[in-house]
Amino acid sequence: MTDYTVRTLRPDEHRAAADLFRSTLHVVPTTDDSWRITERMLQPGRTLGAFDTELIGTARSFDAEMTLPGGARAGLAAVTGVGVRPDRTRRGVLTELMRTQLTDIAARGLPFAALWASEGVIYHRFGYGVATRSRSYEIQRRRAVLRPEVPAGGQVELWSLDTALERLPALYDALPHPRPAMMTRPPYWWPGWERHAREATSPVVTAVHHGSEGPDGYVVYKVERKHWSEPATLDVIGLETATDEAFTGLWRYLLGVDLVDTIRADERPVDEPVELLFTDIRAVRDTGGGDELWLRLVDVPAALGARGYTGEPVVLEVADPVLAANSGRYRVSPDGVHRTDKTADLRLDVDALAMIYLGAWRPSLLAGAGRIRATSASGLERADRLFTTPVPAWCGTHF
Ligand SMILES: CC(=O)SCCNC(=O)CCNC(=O)[C@H](O)C(C)(C)COP(=O)(O)OP(=O)(O)OC[C@H]1O[C@@H](n2cnc3c(N)ncnc32)[C@H](O)[C@@H]1OP(=O)(O)O
Repeated sequence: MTDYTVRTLRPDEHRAAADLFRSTLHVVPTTDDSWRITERMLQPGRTLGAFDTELIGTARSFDAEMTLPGGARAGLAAVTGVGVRPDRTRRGVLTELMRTQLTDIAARGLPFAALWASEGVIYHRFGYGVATRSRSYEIQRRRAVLRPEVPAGGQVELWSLDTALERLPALYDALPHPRPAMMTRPPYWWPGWERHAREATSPVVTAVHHGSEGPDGYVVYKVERKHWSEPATLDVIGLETATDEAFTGLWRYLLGVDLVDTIRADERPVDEPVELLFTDIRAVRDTGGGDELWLRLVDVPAALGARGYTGEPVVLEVADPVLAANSGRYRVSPDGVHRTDKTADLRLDVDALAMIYLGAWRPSLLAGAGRIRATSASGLERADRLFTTPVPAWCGTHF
């Protein structure tokens, strides 16, 4: 028995939900100017509110698509804006919001939900698992001398913020998104980018690389300079490239930006080969990294069947405490995925399945930590091979 209700909010209630969410992150409410941008981020019918005497919690999502191992794309509910008022926490409000939201996402036929988590302890109980990991690094600019054989790259053109807002969505769409977990950026995503760019304390710059066939990559960055006499730090906000030439051309450009001592890049792919460009491999220093995208298999048979595999079959027994229809045994092989009565090779919860699904964690590592129960060593070896991916998964789209 709960003393609150959860329902879909009307558009005239969206601002209150956005401000409630901001308050749970200790951020001031939207101004009228920022609300004019923020309101375009809310897909109609996708913001939930929890009420007792008034609004006490919220969660929302928008639709996108994600690249899967093997190259297919699948529908994804991008979950964000989750918060419960601090005087109403730890009494099940989020649990009810998550249950309602996941049931709704399943009813819409989306095989996946995903989110970026504010804390690592919240979402596993709702079936989300860490499905991609990222790396953060810093480059000492004066130490970062390009090796002579690094390709020269093409022309780099600067776009003003207004030009970027107009043209970047189409450029992003046109670039390939080959890594598992890379996602489309629908119209509900870009206003968040615009708001950050407009509210930034230093200019947000977009530099576009032109290859032989037109624009084939871009970098978005800003330079923080606290005092005129102090060294500045260039923050890479986004970097997407279709070719090696675009990657090296944009790094050549960044290294030439004046007044900068340090270049910082956060939440980058774990295998981004930036140090290979420099005569001194130690010009690049890892500064962090960790979990990036948290994935939820909302429709387990559809999700398992949508990605590609190589290797021999494995039978998984999946337990899903929130969406019970997903629980059961599945035979997973390169020829397809179907439910089976055969004995399971591995038993695991649906959050652990999310952790192996895009290849971020080998099943044998999760088994070592007790997160997967294996009936045979050979089953684990087969699962390791089956779920591996040629390139590490990485999302790169914060929402
Ligand atoms: C995708 C995003 O938007 S990420 C942003 C998430 N929002 C925030 O971090 C804002 C600040 N935090 C909050 O608003 C709230 O604390 C929330 C939303 C994280 C949790 O809301 P609550 O209503 O308190 O969660 P609820 O009561 O349903 O908790 C369910 C379980 O998770 C646990 N839990 C929830 N949040 C936390 C937490 N932050 N730390 C530890 N345990 C937690 C609860 O203890 C409870 O455990 P139990 O089932 O063993 O009793």
